[in-house]
Amino acid sequence: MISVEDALGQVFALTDPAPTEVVPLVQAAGRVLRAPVRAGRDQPPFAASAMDGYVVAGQVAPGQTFRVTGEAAAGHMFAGRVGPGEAVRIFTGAPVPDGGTHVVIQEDVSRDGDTITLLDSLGNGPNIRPQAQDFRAGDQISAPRRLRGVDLGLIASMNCAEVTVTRRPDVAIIATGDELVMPGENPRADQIIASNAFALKAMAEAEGASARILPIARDTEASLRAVFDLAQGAHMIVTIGGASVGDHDLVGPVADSLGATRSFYKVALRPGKPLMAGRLGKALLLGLPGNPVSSIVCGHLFMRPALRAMLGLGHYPLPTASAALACDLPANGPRAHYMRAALGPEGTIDPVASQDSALLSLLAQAGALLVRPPDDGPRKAGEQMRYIPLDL
Ligand SMILES: Nc1nc2c(c(=O)[nH]1)N[C@H]1C(S)=C(S)[C@@H](COP(=O)(O)OP(=O)(O)OC[C@H]3O[C@@H](n4cnc5c(N)ncnc54)[C@H](O)[C@@H]3O)O[C@H]1N2
Ligand code: MOO
Repeated sequence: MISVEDALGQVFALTDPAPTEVVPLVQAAGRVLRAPVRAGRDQPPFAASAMDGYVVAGQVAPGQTFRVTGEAAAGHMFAGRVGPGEAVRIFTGAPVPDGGTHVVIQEDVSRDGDTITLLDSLGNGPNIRPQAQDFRAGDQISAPRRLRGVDLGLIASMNCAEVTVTRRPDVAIIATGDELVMPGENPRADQIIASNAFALKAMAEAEGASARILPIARDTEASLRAVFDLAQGAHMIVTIGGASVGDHDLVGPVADSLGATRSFYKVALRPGKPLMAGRLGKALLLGLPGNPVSSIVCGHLFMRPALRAMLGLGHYPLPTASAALACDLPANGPRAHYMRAALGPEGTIDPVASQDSALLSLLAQAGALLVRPPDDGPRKAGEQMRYIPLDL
Protein backbone atom coordinates (compact mmCIF):
# COMPACT_ATOMS: atom_id res chain seq x y z
CA MET A 1 0.00 0.00 0.00
CA ILE A 2 1.31 3.44 -0.83
CA SER A 3 1.03 6.54 1.35
CA VAL A 4 -1.61 9.24 0.86
CA GLU A 5 1.13 11.65 -0.24
CA ASP A 6 2.55 9.26 -2.85
CA ALA A 7 -0.95 8.42 -4.08
CA LEU A 8 -1.77 12.10 -4.54
CA GLY A 9 1.53 12.61 -6.37
CA GLN A 10 0.58 9.83 -8.77
CA VAL A 11 -2.87 11.33 -9.28
CA PHE A 12 -1.24 14.67 -10.15
CA ALA A 13 1.03 12.86 -12.62
CA LEU A 14 -2.16 11.74 -14.40
CA THR A 15 -3.63 15.25 -14.72
CA ASP A 16 -2.99 17.94 -17.33
CA PRO A 17 -4.26 21.51 -17.10
CA ALA A 18 -7.46 21.78 -19.17
CA PRO A 19 -7.55 24.24 -22.11
CA THR A 20 -8.73 27.82 -21.70
CA GLU A 21 -11.65 29.88 -22.95
CA VAL A 22 -12.56 33.56 -22.90
CA VAL A 23 -15.69 34.42 -20.90
CA PRO A 24 -17.49 37.67 -20.09
CA LEU A 25 -16.87 38.98 -16.58
CA VAL A 26 -20.46 38.24 -15.52
CA GLN A 27 -19.79 34.52 -16.02
CA ALA A 28 -16.37 34.44 -14.40
CA ALA A 29 -17.18 34.06 -10.68
CA GLY A 30 -15.32 31.09 -9.22
CA ARG A 31 -13.52 30.33 -12.50
CA VAL A 32 -9.72 30.03 -12.62
CA LEU A 33 -7.96 32.94 -14.32
CA ARG A 34 -5.25 31.63 -16.66
CA ALA A 35 -3.91 34.78 -18.36
CA PRO A 36 -2.88 37.93 -16.48
CA VAL A 37 -5.22 40.92 -16.64
CA ARG A 38 -3.72 44.36 -17.44
CA ALA A 39 -5.29 47.57 -16.23
CA GLY A 40 -6.48 49.65 -19.18
CA ARG A 41 -6.36 52.93 -17.18
CA ASP A 42 -5.30 54.52 -13.90
CA GLN A 43 -7.63 54.29 -10.91
CA PRO A 44 -8.67 56.82 -9.93
CA PRO A 45 -8.15 58.23 -13.42
CA PHE A 46 -7.89 61.77 -11.94
CA ALA A 47 -7.15 63.27 -8.53
CA ALA A 48 -10.51 62.79 -6.81
CA SER A 49 -12.20 64.37 -3.83
CA ALA A 50 -12.59 61.95 -0.90
CA MET A 51 -15.24 64.12 0.83
CA ASP A 52 -18.17 66.49 0.27
CA GLY A 53 -17.04 70.10 0.81
CA TYR A 54 -15.06 72.86 -0.89
CA VAL A 55 -11.80 72.62 -2.77
CA VAL A 56 -9.37 75.50 -2.28
CA ALA A 57 -5.80 76.35 -3.30
CA GLY A 58 -2.78 76.71 -0.98
CA GLN A 59 -2.53 76.63 2.82
CA VAL A 60 -5.71 76.62 4.93
CA ALA A 61 -6.33 78.03 8.41
CA PRO A 62 -9.40 78.81 10.55
CA GLY A 63 -10.95 82.19 9.77
CA GLN A 64 -9.86 82.27 6.09
CA THR A 65 -12.57 83.21 3.62
CA PHE A 66 -13.01 82.12 -0.01
CA ARG A 67 -15.35 83.04 -2.85
CA VAL A 68 -17.26 80.07 -4.35
CA THR A 69 -16.84 80.12 -8.14
CA GLY A 70 -18.42 76.84 -9.29
CA GLU A 71 -19.25 73.22 -8.60
CA ALA A 72 -17.68 69.79 -9.30
CA ALA A 73 -19.70 66.61 -8.79
CA ALA A 74 -18.99 62.94 -9.55
CA GLY A 75 -19.33 62.59 -13.31
CA HIS A 76 -19.44 66.41 -13.76
CA MET A 77 -15.99 67.96 -13.69
CA PHE A 78 -15.41 71.72 -13.17
CA ALA A 79 -13.59 72.90 -16.26
CA GLY A 80 -11.93 75.96 -14.71
CA ARG A 81 -9.08 76.48 -12.20
CA VAL A 82 -9.17 77.16 -8.47
CA GLY A 83 -7.24 80.38 -7.94
CA PRO A 84 -6.02 82.02 -4.69
CA GLY A 85 -8.99 83.08 -2.54
CA GLU A 86 -11.36 80.93 -4.58
CA ALA A 87 -13.26 77.77 -3.66
CA VAL A 88 -15.20 75.27 -5.76
CA ARG A 89 -18.09 73.36 -4.21
CA ILE A 90 -17.09 69.69 -4.59
CA PHE A 91 -18.63 66.28 -3.88
CA THR A 92 -17.10 62.89 -3.13
CA GLY A 93 -15.69 61.25 -6.25
CA ALA A 94 -15.54 64.45 -8.33
CA PRO A 95 -12.31 65.33 -10.16
CA VAL A 96 -10.34 67.99 -8.25
CA PRO A 97 -10.08 71.06 -10.52
CA ASP A 98 -6.62 72.30 -11.55
CA GLY A 99 -4.96 74.32 -8.80
CA GLY A 100 -6.97 72.69 -5.99
CA THR A 101 -4.82 71.43 -3.10
CA HIS A 102 -7.26 70.86 -0.20
CA VAL A 103 -10.84 69.72 0.13
CA VAL A 104 -12.29 71.29 3.28
CA ILE A 105 -15.23 69.19 4.48
CA GLN A 106 -18.52 71.08 4.60
CA GLU A 107 -18.84 70.51 8.38
CA ASP A 108 -15.73 72.77 8.82
CA VAL A 109 -17.19 75.65 6.80
CA SER A 110 -19.85 78.32 7.29
CA ARG A 111 -21.39 79.63 4.08
CA ASP A 112 -23.00 82.99 3.48
CA GLY A 113 -24.08 83.49 -0.17
CA ASP A 114 -20.98 82.87 -2.28
CA THR A 115 -18.55 83.29 0.62
CA ILE A 116 -17.28 80.51 2.87
CA THR A 117 -15.36 80.92 6.12
CA LEU A 118 -13.22 78.11 7.56
CA LEU A 119 -14.21 77.18 11.14
CA ASP A 120 -12.02 76.38 14.18
CA SER A 121 -12.89 72.69 13.77
CA LEU A 122 -10.82 72.65 10.52
CA GLY A 123 -9.06 69.31 9.98
CA ASN A 124 -5.65 69.10 8.34
CA GLY A 125 -6.09 66.33 5.73
CA PRO A 126 -6.15 67.32 2.06
CA ASN A 127 -9.01 64.81 1.49
CA ILE A 128 -7.78 64.22 -2.07
CA ARG A 129 -7.07 60.79 -3.57
CA PRO A 130 -4.15 61.16 -5.99
CA GLN A 131 -4.51 59.88 -9.56
CA ALA A 132 -3.53 56.15 -9.81
CA GLN A 133 -3.50 55.74 -6.02
CA ASP A 134 -5.25 52.34 -6.40
CA PHE A 135 -3.50 51.10 -9.57
CA ARG A 136 -1.79 52.37 -12.72
CA ALA A 137 -2.55 51.63 -16.37
CA GLY A 138 -0.50 48.51 -17.20
CA ASP A 139 -0.57 47.08 -13.65
CA GLN A 140 -1.38 43.37 -13.72
CA ILE A 141 -3.41 40.81 -11.85
CA SER A 142 -1.39 37.62 -12.02
CA ALA A 143 -2.63 34.19 -13.06
CA PRO A 144 -3.47 31.49 -12.14
CA ARG A 145 -5.96 32.37 -9.44
CA ARG A 146 -9.52 31.51 -8.56
CA LEU A 147 -11.69 34.55 -9.20
CA ARG A 148 -13.53 35.80 -6.13
CA GLY A 149 -16.02 38.64 -6.05
CA VAL A 150 -13.33 41.15 -5.12
CA ASP A 151 -11.14 40.03 -8.06
CA LEU A 152 -14.05 40.56 -10.47
CA GLY A 153 -14.61 44.02 -9.03
CA LEU A 154 -10.93 44.84 -9.47
CA ILE A 155 -10.86 43.49 -13.04
CA ALA A 156 -14.00 45.49 -13.90
CA SER A 157 -12.42 48.67 -12.51
CA MET A 158 -9.44 48.00 -14.81
CA ASN A 159 -11.92 48.30 -17.70
CA CYS A 160 -11.61 44.65 -18.75
CA ALA A 161 -14.89 43.04 -19.81
CA GLU A 162 -13.60 39.50 -20.53
CA VAL A 163 -11.14 37.10 -18.95
CA THR A 164 -9.27 33.98 -20.01
CA VAL A 165 -10.20 31.10 -17.71
CA THR A 166 -9.80 27.31 -17.64
CA ARG A 167 -12.57 25.41 -19.40
CA ARG A 168 -14.65 23.40 -16.98
CA PRO A 169 -13.25 19.85 -16.81
CA ASP A 170 -15.93 17.24 -17.64
CA VAL A 171 -16.34 14.75 -14.79
CA ALA A 172 -18.34 11.54 -15.36
CA ILE A 173 -19.53 9.84 -12.16
CA ILE A 174 -20.47 6.16 -12.19
CA ALA A 175 -22.15 4.47 -9.20
CA THR A 176 -21.95 0.69 -9.30
CA GLY A 177 -23.92 -2.05 -7.57
CA ASP A 178 -27.03 -4.23 -7.89
CA GLU A 179 -28.26 -2.90 -4.55
CA LEU A 180 -28.61 0.71 -5.71
CA VAL A 181 -31.68 2.65 -6.82
CA MET A 182 -31.95 6.36 -7.45
CA PRO A 183 -33.61 8.64 -4.87
CA GLY A 184 -37.37 8.72 -5.43
CA GLU A 185 -37.56 5.18 -6.80
CA ASN A 186 -39.16 2.26 -4.98
CA PRO A 187 -36.34 0.17 -3.47
CA ARG A 188 -36.79 -3.55 -2.88
CA ALA A 189 -36.19 -4.81 0.67
CA ASP A 190 -32.58 -5.67 -0.23
CA GLN A 191 -31.77 -2.37 -1.93
CA ILE A 192 -30.47 1.02 -0.76
CA ILE A 193 -30.50 4.48 -2.26
CA ALA A 194 -27.51 5.59 -4.34
CA SER A 195 -26.27 8.66 -2.51
CA ASN A 196 -22.56 9.09 -3.12
CA ALA A 197 -22.75 10.40 -6.67
CA PHE A 198 -24.83 13.36 -5.52
CA ALA A 199 -22.22 14.38 -2.97
CA LEU A 200 -19.35 13.96 -5.42
CA LYS A 201 -21.14 15.86 -8.20
CA ALA A 202 -21.75 18.79 -5.88
CA MET A 203 -18.12 18.76 -4.72
CA ALA A 204 -16.81 18.61 -8.31
CA GLU A 205 -19.08 21.46 -9.40
CA ALA A 206 -18.05 23.59 -6.43
CA GLU A 207 -14.44 23.17 -7.61
CA GLY A 208 -15.41 24.44 -11.07
CA ALA A 209 -15.99 21.21 -13.00
CA SER A 210 -19.01 20.28 -15.04
CA ALA A 211 -20.12 16.94 -13.61
CA ARG A 212 -22.65 14.36 -14.85
CA ILE A 213 -24.07 11.36 -13.06
CA LEU A 214 -24.23 8.40 -15.43
CA PRO A 215 -26.79 5.56 -15.09
CA ILE A 216 -26.03 3.13 -12.26
CA ALA A 217 -23.81 0.28 -13.48
CA ARG A 218 -24.98 -3.15 -12.35
CA ASP A 219 -22.57 -5.78 -11.05
CA THR A 220 -21.96 -7.36 -14.46
CA GLU A 221 -19.11 -6.78 -16.85
CA ALA A 222 -21.53 -5.92 -19.66
CA SER A 223 -23.33 -3.27 -17.64
CA LEU A 224 -20.09 -1.68 -16.42
CA ARG A 225 -18.70 -1.64 -19.97
CA ALA A 226 -21.86 0.00 -21.29
CA VAL A 227 -21.70 2.76 -18.66
CA PHE A 228 -17.96 3.32 -19.16
CA ASP A 229 -18.82 3.84 -22.81
CA LEU A 230 -21.10 6.73 -21.83
CA ALA A 231 -18.18 8.40 -20.05
CA GLN A 232 -16.35 9.00 -23.31
CA GLY A 233 -14.95 12.49 -23.63
CA ALA A 234 -14.71 13.02 -19.86
CA HIS A 235 -11.50 14.46 -18.43
CA MET A 236 -12.10 12.52 -15.22
CA ILE A 237 -14.08 9.34 -14.62
CA VAL A 238 -15.03 8.70 -10.99
CA THR A 239 -16.40 5.25 -10.15
CA ILE A 240 -18.03 4.49 -6.82
CA GLY A 241 -17.97 1.02 -5.24
CA GLY A 242 -16.97 -2.32 -6.62
CA ALA A 243 -13.39 -1.50 -5.67
CA SER A 244 -12.73 -4.12 -3.02
CA VAL A 245 -11.88 -7.81 -3.24
CA GLY A 246 -15.38 -9.37 -3.31
CA ASP A 247 -16.64 -11.57 -6.15
CA HIS A 248 -18.86 -8.73 -7.39
CA ASP A 249 -16.18 -6.01 -7.26
CA LEU A 250 -15.63 -5.66 -10.98
CA VAL A 251 -14.53 -2.06 -11.57
CA GLY A 252 -10.79 -2.84 -11.70
CA PRO A 253 -11.05 -5.92 -13.98
CA VAL A 254 -13.48 -4.20 -16.37
CA ALA A 255 -11.38 -1.01 -16.55
CA ASP A 256 -8.33 -3.21 -17.25
CA SER A 257 -10.19 -4.99 -20.04
CA LEU A 258 -10.99 -1.61 -21.59
CA GLY A 259 -7.29 -0.74 -21.67
CA ALA A 260 -6.96 1.28 -18.46
CA THR A 261 -3.48 1.66 -17.04
CA ARG A 262 -3.38 1.53 -13.26
CA SER A 263 -1.07 3.78 -11.22
CA PHE A 264 -1.95 2.36 -7.83
CA TYR A 265 -4.56 0.30 -6.01
CA LYS A 266 -4.89 0.53 -2.22
CA VAL A 267 -3.66 3.39 -0.10
CA ALA A 268 -2.58 3.40 3.55
CA LEU A 269 -5.67 5.41 4.34
CA ARG A 270 -8.69 5.19 6.60
CA PRO A 271 -11.37 5.46 5.32
CA GLY A 272 -10.69 4.75 1.66
CA LYS A 273 -8.13 1.94 1.55
CA PRO A 274 -9.35 0.34 -1.71
CA LEU A 275 -8.83 3.54 -3.73
CA MET A 276 -7.62 3.07 -7.30
CA ALA A 277 -6.23 5.56 -9.83
CA GLY A 278 -5.12 5.25 -13.40
CA ARG A 279 -5.82 6.38 -16.92
CA LEU A 280 -8.60 5.25 -19.23
CA GLY A 281 -8.08 6.69 -22.68
CA LYS A 282 -7.28 10.35 -22.02
CA ALA A 283 -9.24 10.46 -18.76
CA LEU A 284 -8.00 10.26 -15.19
CA LEU A 285 -9.78 7.27 -13.68
CA LEU A 286 -10.46 7.48 -9.94
CA GLY A 287 -11.98 4.33 -8.48
CA LEU A 288 -13.49 5.24 -5.13
CA PRO A 289 -14.66 2.77 -2.50
CA GLY A 290 -18.41 2.43 -2.09
CA ASN A 291 -18.88 3.17 1.59
CA PRO A 292 -20.43 6.65 1.65
CA VAL A 293 -17.90 8.22 4.01
CA SER A 294 -14.99 6.55 2.23
CA SER A 295 -16.07 7.83 -1.16
CA ILE A 296 -16.62 11.38 0.06
CA VAL A 297 -13.36 11.49 2.03
CA CYS A 298 -11.52 10.24 -1.08
CA GLY A 299 -13.38 12.91 -3.04
CA HIS A 300 -11.92 15.55 -0.74
CA LEU A 301 -8.42 14.08 -0.58
CA PHE A 302 -7.98 13.16 -4.26
CA MET A 303 -10.79 14.33 -6.57
CA ARG A 304 -10.75 17.97 -5.41
CA PRO A 305 -6.94 18.43 -5.62
CA ALA A 306 -6.96 16.65 -9.02
CA LEU A 307 -9.62 19.07 -10.28
CA ARG A 308 -7.63 22.02 -9.00
CA ALA A 309 -4.61 20.68 -10.89
CA MET A 310 -6.71 20.37 -14.06
CA LEU A 311 -7.95 23.91 -13.55
CA GLY A 312 -4.34 25.11 -13.54
CA LEU A 313 -4.00 25.81 -9.81
CA GLY A 314 -0.96 23.57 -9.33
CA HIS A 315 -0.31 20.40 -7.40
CA TYR A 316 -1.32 20.85 -3.77
CA PRO A 317 -3.22 18.83 -1.18
CA LEU A 318 -6.20 20.59 0.40
CA PRO A 319 -4.94 23.14 2.94
CA THR A 320 -5.01 22.26 6.64
CA ALA A 321 -5.47 24.33 9.80
CA SER A 322 -4.84 23.49 13.44
CA ALA A 323 -7.04 23.26 16.52
CA ALA A 324 -6.73 21.99 20.10
CA LEU A 325 -7.86 18.42 20.62
CA ALA A 326 -10.96 18.22 22.84
CA CYS A 327 -10.26 14.69 24.20
CA ASP A 328 -7.47 12.14 24.54
CA LEU A 329 -6.88 9.85 21.53
CA PRO A 330 -5.18 6.44 21.43
CA ALA A 331 -2.23 5.80 19.09
CA ASN A 332 -3.08 5.52 15.39
CA GLY A 333 -2.41 2.38 13.34
CA PRO A 334 -0.35 2.08 10.15
CA ARG A 335 -2.91 3.86 7.90
CA ALA A 336 -3.36 7.64 7.89
CA HIS A 337 -6.70 8.26 9.56
CA TYR A 338 -8.92 11.16 8.50
CA MET A 339 -11.28 11.31 11.46
CA ARG A 340 -14.65 12.96 11.13
CA ALA A 341 -14.62 15.72 13.75
CA ALA A 342 -16.62 18.70 14.97
CA LEU A 343 -15.01 22.12 15.37
CA GLY A 344 -15.86 23.77 18.71
CA PRO A 345 -16.49 27.47 19.17
CA GLU A 346 -13.19 28.01 20.99
CA GLY A 347 -10.78 26.57 18.43
CA THR A 348 -11.19 22.98 19.60
CA ILE A 349 -11.66 19.83 17.54
CA ASP A 350 -13.61 16.80 18.73
CA PRO A 351 -13.83 13.50 16.79
CA VAL A 352 -17.46 12.35 16.32
CA ALA A 353 -18.65 9.32 18.30
CA SER A 354 -18.17 6.66 15.61
CA GLN A 355 -15.65 6.53 12.77
CA ASP A 356 -17.54 3.79 10.85
CA SER A 357 -17.20 4.60 7.14
CA ALA A 358 -20.89 3.93 6.45
CA LEU A 359 -22.23 6.71 8.70
CA LEU A 360 -23.09 9.56 6.40
CA SER A 361 -25.15 11.36 9.05
CA LEU A 362 -22.06 11.77 11.24
CA LEU A 363 -19.97 13.04 8.32
CA ALA A 364 -22.72 15.55 7.60
CA GLN A 365 -22.42 16.84 11.18
CA ALA A 366 -18.63 17.04 11.06
CA GLY A 367 -17.00 20.29 10.01
CA ALA A 368 -13.53 18.83 9.67
CA LEU A 369 -11.33 15.83 8.98
CA LEU A 370 -8.83 15.47 11.80
CA VAL A 371 -5.56 14.22 10.29
CA ARG A 372 -3.77 11.37 12.07
CA PRO A 373 -0.56 10.42 10.25
CA PRO A 374 0.36 6.72 10.11
CA ASP A 375 1.58 5.42 13.49
CA ASP A 376 0.88 8.76 15.18
CA GLY A 377 1.38 8.23 18.92
CA PRO A 378 -1.29 8.74 21.58
CA ARG A 379 -2.51 12.34 21.89
CA LYS A 380 -3.68 14.30 24.92
CA ALA A 381 -6.56 16.75 25.10
CA GLY A 382 -5.26 20.27 24.42
CA GLU A 383 -2.60 19.23 21.88
CA GLN A 384 -2.68 21.12 18.58
CA MET A 385 -3.75 18.85 15.70
CA ARG A 386 -3.94 19.45 11.95
CA TYR A 387 -7.31 19.21 10.26
CA ILE A 388 -8.90 19.77 6.84
CA PRO A 389 -11.89 22.14 7.03
CA LEU A 390 -14.88 20.64 5.21
CA ASP A 391 -16.34 23.68 3.52
CA LEU A 392 -17.85 21.81 0.55
N1 LIG B 1 -12.46 -8.91 2.69
C1 LIG B 1 -12.42 -7.57 2.63
N2 LIG B 1 -13.55 -6.88 2.55
C2 LIG B 1 -13.53 -5.54 2.49
C3 LIG B 1 -12.31 -4.85 2.54
C4 LIG B 1 -11.11 -5.60 2.60
O1 LIG B 1 -10.00 -5.05 2.63
N3 LIG B 1 -11.22 -6.96 2.62
N4 LIG B 1 -12.31 -3.49 2.55
C5 LIG B 1 -13.47 -2.87 3.10
C6 LIG B 1 -13.40 -1.44 2.89
S1 LIG B 1 -12.27 -0.61 3.79
C7 LIG B 1 -14.25 -0.78 2.07
S2 LIG B 1 -14.20 0.93 1.97
C8 LIG B 1 -15.22 -1.47 1.26
C9 LIG B 1 -15.16 -0.94 -0.16
O2 LIG B 1 -15.83 -1.77 -0.97
P1 LIG B 1 -16.25 -1.45 -2.43
O3 LIG B 1 -15.56 -0.26 -2.98
O4 LIG B 1 -16.15 -2.69 -3.21
O5 LIG B 1 -17.73 -0.98 -2.26
P2 LIG B 1 -19.07 -1.82 -2.32
O6 LIG B 1 -18.83 -3.17 -1.76
O7 LIG B 1 -19.61 -1.71 -3.66
O8 LIG B 1 -19.91 -0.96 -1.31
C10 LIG B 1 -19.58 -0.78 0.04
C11 LIG B 1 -20.81 -0.27 0.76
O9 LIG B 1 -21.17 0.99 0.24
C12 LIG B 1 -22.49 0.97 -0.29
N5 LIG B 1 -22.52 1.78 -1.53
C13 LIG B 1 -21.88 1.51 -2.67
N6 LIG B 1 -22.12 2.44 -3.59
C14 LIG B 1 -22.93 3.32 -3.01
C15 LIG B 1 -23.54 4.53 -3.45
N7 LIG B 1 -23.33 5.01 -4.70
N8 LIG B 1 -24.32 5.23 -2.60
C16 LIG B 1 -24.53 4.74 -1.34
N9 LIG B 1 -23.97 3.62 -0.87
C17 LIG B 1 -23.20 2.91 -1.68
C18 LIG B 1 -22.75 -0.49 -0.59
O10 LIG B 1 -24.11 -0.79 -0.61
C19 LIG B 1 -22.03 -1.15 0.56
O11 LIG B 1 -22.80 -1.12 1.72
O12 LIG B 1 -15.00 -2.84 1.24
C20 LIG B 1 -14.79 -3.42 2.54
N10 LIG B 1 -14.71 -4.84 2.39
O1 MOO C 1 -11.31 2.18 3.93
MO1 MOO C 1 -12.90 1.57 4.06
O2 MOO C 1 -13.05 3.01 3.23
O3 MOO C 1 -12.29 1.82 5.75
O4 MOO C 1 -14.37 1.84 4.88
